[in-house]
Amino acid sequence: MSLPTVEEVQSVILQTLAASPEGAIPDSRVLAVGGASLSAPEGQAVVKAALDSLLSKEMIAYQQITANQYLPTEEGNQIIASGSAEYRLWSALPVKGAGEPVTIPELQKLLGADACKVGQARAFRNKWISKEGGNAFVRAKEAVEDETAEQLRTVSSTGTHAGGDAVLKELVKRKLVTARKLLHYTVQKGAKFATEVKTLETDLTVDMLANGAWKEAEFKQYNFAAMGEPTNGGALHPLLKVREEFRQIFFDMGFSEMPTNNFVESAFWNFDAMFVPQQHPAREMQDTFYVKDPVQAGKPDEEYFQRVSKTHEVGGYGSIGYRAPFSRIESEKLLLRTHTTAVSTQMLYNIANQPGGFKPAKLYSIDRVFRNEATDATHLAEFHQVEGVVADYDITLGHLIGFMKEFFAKTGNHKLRFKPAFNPYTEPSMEIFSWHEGLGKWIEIANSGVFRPEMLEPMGLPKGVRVLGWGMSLERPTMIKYKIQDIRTLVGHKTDLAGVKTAAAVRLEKGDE
Ligand SMILES: N[C@@H](Cc1ccccc1)C(=O)O
Repeated sequence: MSLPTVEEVQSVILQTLAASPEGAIPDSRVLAVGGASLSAPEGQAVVKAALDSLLSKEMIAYQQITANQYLPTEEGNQIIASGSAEYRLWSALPVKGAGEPVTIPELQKLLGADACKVGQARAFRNKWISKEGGNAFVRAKEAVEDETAEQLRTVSSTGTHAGGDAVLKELVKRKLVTARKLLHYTVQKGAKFATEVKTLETDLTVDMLANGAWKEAEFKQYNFAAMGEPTNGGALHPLLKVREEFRQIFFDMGFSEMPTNNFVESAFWNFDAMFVPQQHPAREMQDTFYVKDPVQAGKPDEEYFQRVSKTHEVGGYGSIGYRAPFSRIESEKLLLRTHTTAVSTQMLYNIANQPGGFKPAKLYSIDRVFRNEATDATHLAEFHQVEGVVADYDITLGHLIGFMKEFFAKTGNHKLRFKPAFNPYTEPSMEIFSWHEGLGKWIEIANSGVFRPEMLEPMGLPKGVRVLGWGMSLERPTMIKYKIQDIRTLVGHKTDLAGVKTAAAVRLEKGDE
């Protein structure tokens, strides 16, 4: 069935109102376009649009009525076509004395087992049939009326039944009809009723003003209830939304943010000051992006540089060092920082050397780092690190575990495991695993440790000061939160911008990291 247009429906409404002595349509279900009733659910939207548009022009007024429309089910339609089970059973029997009574097995063969059972029960109740000689039946009435089939025929053609609720409820209970909600309307003539719909002007134009047409023109009313065009604003990227969540957690725990704006660092701060040996494989070109121009970094404080160099070569502060030559050229190389811990290191040096001397500090950063890696679904050559550092007197591994528990509990991770690990700059070091309910396994969420004296003491931090730290990626919790499978679609030209706009702000919940 092709739907009538809004104009066609409007025309029918207006003609019907014009022809009505009361100037009203008591029930829109009487309306029809080209013989097709407008009460079918498919036409509802068109009818509503037609009414609303006429209403806005004050040509009509209307009220909405909600009613149930009843439809025969498949079984109901079968009954309409070939009669109810009781009727078919009765039809299959001879009048008493006029033929052989029919047995149950024979009836089952004729009607099917189910229809035979239902038919038998209902025909008995109606007193249409009686038992004859044991397990066979004959007609008890010469003529019967198949009431069920009749009721269904009425429902099928009118959508309801004059018998009202009692009949309809029973048919619904027997699964012979179903109900669906249908809107219909009572319509009255409005103040500006006419049989023709005028097209109203929507804009006052320069032409209208110039030629005076505005005097005669009829303008469309403003619709203050309309939703209006959605505005097209900017949106935060999912990474930034999750960053905001972490930032809030750090603030809640009394941390302040480190300045991490420089992506380019010297090898000195990124590696040497952290007691990462100059021969460490992470420092090779395959793993780290070096900067060609300028080739040389600005120099750190010379005395500090000497202390770092000596610690690497021969040790000190209770260490025997790496016992390998330390190269100033290697140290002055410029690179794209491979971890934000390069910034934490400078911050620790600053804290050790600030006017008034060392004061305990809790610092965090969330920013970009770079690694020379082949990209795949879970690796990019750049990503973000979330990092926290705590410096104070007499703090221990126990405090680090406590910090981890509190920090990750705030992100919904309450079940943690700590596994011994190795970093050149921390001892002891721990990997942190969290039980992921959704994946049903332990997943690694962070790396952490207590910074080594070989790193801290050359900076001039007072003895007895310990520094705890942990780091993790921002991408992983973001991908889990937003169900992003491939990191290459998280940033760059493959990002789904529409998705970014609609992505909800998040609260990190259990199992997100
Ligand atoms: N820098 C470490 C994270 C870390 C920070 C601080 C202490 C220990 C570990 C990493 O890249 O994963």
